[in-house]
Amino acid sequence: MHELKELRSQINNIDQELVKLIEMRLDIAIKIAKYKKRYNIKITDQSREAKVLEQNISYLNNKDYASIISEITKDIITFSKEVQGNVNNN
Ligand SMILES: O=C(O)C(=O)C[C@]1(C(=O)O)C=C[C@@H](O)C=C1
Repeated sequence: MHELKELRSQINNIDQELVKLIEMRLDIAIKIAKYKKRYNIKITDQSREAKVLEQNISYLNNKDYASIISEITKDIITFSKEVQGNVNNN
């Protein structure tokens, strides 16, 4: 029981970091959307998305998680584009 509590505490700390980082990533995605709006550039950039996917998989120590990281990255990009779609240029 003590061990479970300790492990859950580790998960809580990791989740806190993840949320902080996801929030930072979304804030940057909004900045990119504003830049793209200003210069009339399309939000979706397939080659950049492929690069992000490839990079994120390369960061893994355990390649058994490759398909999980691939799915999570695709979801992150989807939500990134969702917030980017709500951006006004101000
Ligand atoms: O890098 C960009 O150009 C972005 O707009 C960010 C981002 C991403 O979330 O990584 C989102 C949409 C694009 O299709 C590519 C990448």
